[in-house]
Amino acid sequence: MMSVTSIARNKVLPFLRKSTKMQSTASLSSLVKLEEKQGYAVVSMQKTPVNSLSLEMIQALSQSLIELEKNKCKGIILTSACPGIFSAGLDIREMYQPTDDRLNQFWSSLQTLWLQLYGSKMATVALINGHAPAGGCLLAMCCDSRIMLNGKSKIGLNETKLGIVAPSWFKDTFVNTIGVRQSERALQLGSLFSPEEALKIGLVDKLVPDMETATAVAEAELKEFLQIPGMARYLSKMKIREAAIKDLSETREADLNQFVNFAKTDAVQKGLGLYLQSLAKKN
Ligand SMILES: CCCCCCCCCCCC/C=C/CC(=O)SCCNC(=O)CCNC(=O)[C@H](O)C(C)(C)COP(=O)(O)OP(=O)(O)OC[C@H]1O[C@@H](n2cnc3c(N)ncnc32)[C@H](O)[C@@H]1OP(=O)(O)O
Repeated sequence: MMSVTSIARNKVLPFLRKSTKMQSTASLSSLVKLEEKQGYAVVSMQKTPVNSLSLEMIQALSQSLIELEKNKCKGIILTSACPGIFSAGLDIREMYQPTDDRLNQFWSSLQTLWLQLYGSKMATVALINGHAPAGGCLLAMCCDSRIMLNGKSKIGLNETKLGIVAPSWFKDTFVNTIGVRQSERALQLGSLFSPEEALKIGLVDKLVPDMETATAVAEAELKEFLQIPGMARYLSKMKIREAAIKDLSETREADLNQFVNFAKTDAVQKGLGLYLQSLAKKN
């Protein structure tokens, strides 16, 4: 199996400098399902109940992208097999009372996944078939196009509501997607948007009424991207994204230290504990 480190040495993904211990492909496949279609793949997150991004889930997504790029896959539709949820974002339990080693691996793996997906040569469409708060929204924003199922789901970067701060690269992705003013307001307020609101501010590109339509629209959208000569499409995408990618690539260690120190503060730990309790109380 190709490791992240060996990928880093070739020219395909030159920014992947940080090594993380990857799980075996077999142990990761239960979390992410890959379905090969003609010329593209459907990547379905299937970590029940809410596709929370634990270390293993992040590594499974990362590994899937590595495999797909290795197999010269040209495009993906990223979606969820969990009913009503695209992804609940970062697994809060990874940040609450963590060990240093796991917390380091967790954040470093997330950095790697962001660099891979945001800078992917593949054409990428997110089919957001449910809630996409925080890290779930980030995953969707890393894609080239977002199709969202209309209904009661919410999407946005709600970190401040948990008493945490979205790091610079989350902010950069948000600004590149919806612009400075909308991002400044939504980041401070930790806004979660309905599909209609998300469409209005450009956080998603199209709404669909049901899953049958969603699949057809996502496929058509991906095919539109794939009709453009690959190198021209990729280099154009990078014109928008390369500054943010370069910034994190050059500051990974500092970003990791900042996250670890911030996450371990008493105030953050208390806030995360209360938030976990509030989620548990709901049930
Ligand atoms: C000084 C300046 C320094 C600046 C430096 C900055 C550096 C620091 C940066 C730190 C930033 C870290 C970034 C974090 C980004 C994130 O992604 S944080 C996660 C945010 N996610 C959420 O807020 C979503 C929370 N979940 C929900 O709102 C709901 O679960 C849902 C709407 C997604 C689904 O609702 P429903 O279908 O009703 O399911 P539930 O019953 O709520 O949940 C089922 C089950 O799952 C558990 N769960 C839900 N979400 C998470 C999660 N994110 N992590 C872990 N677990 C989760 C929930 O507790 C239930 O568990 P039980 O069945 O009760 O065991």
